[in-house]
Amino acid sequence: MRIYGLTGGIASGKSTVSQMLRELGAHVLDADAIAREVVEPGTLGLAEVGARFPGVIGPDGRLDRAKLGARVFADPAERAALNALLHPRIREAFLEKTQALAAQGVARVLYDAPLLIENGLHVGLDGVVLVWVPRELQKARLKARDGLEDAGAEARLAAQLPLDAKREHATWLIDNTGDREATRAQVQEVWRALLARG
Ligand SMILES: CC(C)(COP(=O)(O)OP(=O)(O)OC[C@H]1O[C@@H](n2cnc3c(N)ncnc32)[C@H](O)[C@@H]1O)[C@@H](O)C(=O)NCCC(=O)NCCS
Ligand SMILES: Nc1ncnc2c1ncn2[C@@H]1O[C@H](COP(=O)(O)OP(=O)(O)OP(=O)(O)O)[C@@H](O)[C@H]1O
Repeated sequence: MRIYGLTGGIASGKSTVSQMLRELGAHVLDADAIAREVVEPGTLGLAEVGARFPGVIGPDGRLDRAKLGARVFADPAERAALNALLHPRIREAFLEKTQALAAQGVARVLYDAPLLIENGLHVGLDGVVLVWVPRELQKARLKARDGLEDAGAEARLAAQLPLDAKREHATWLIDNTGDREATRAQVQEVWRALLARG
């Protein structure tokens, strides 16, 4: 089975592109969704996060994501601690899901992961699709989507490699500056290229 990375940065348009790829028949595994699964109530992941970050489990027993986000995006050391707890679990769940798809005979899978390149996971993949936008547009879409002030948006952007630095690792670049139809045309082209590779 071929494994491709689908990456970008926060609010660059990965979910938008991954939805378009799914509509074309692609299998896409979503790292943000897996990151939620590994801290579902009752998991060891949630217990470990609760022990390391007191006060982040709400009265309903669920992770208070806004509270944890405020802590880890404000402080690189706290973020590194969370990453150390969760990234191995996310990686393991990704491998399990990939193996299950391979066993079903699926020919190719895309791994939609914002930190693919930061974590060195792009190495050894069959190719990388990068969803790129200029930084100012990325920030504007992030602020609009998440209702963030400038400082909050800057803190989140600073937690990732700039999109311009990710370009050198991209096999295919999707420029999501234009409207959704302009992006869809590029997605269709990339999908044809993936199919042509077998
Ligand atoms: C801090 C948390 C609780 C905030 O949750 P929230 O619901 O507000 O955001 P969500 O999970 O939807 O993430 C939104 C975006 O933030 C960015 N982001 C998330 N975690 C990180 C991180 N550790 N470092 C840099 N950027 C991150 C990504 O671009 C992601 O797409 C959550 O993001 C988390 O558990 N992060 C650690 C796990 C992780 O690294 N996830 C990223 C994919 S592997
Ligand atoms: N081509 C576009 N034109 C206008 N708005 C767009 C376009 N693509 C995405 N958006 C909007 O920009 C925001 C970010 O897009 P999206 O959620 O797909 O990004 P993402 O990379 O998956 O973000 P994250 O990693 O933070 O979850 C959303 O509000 C989305 O509706």
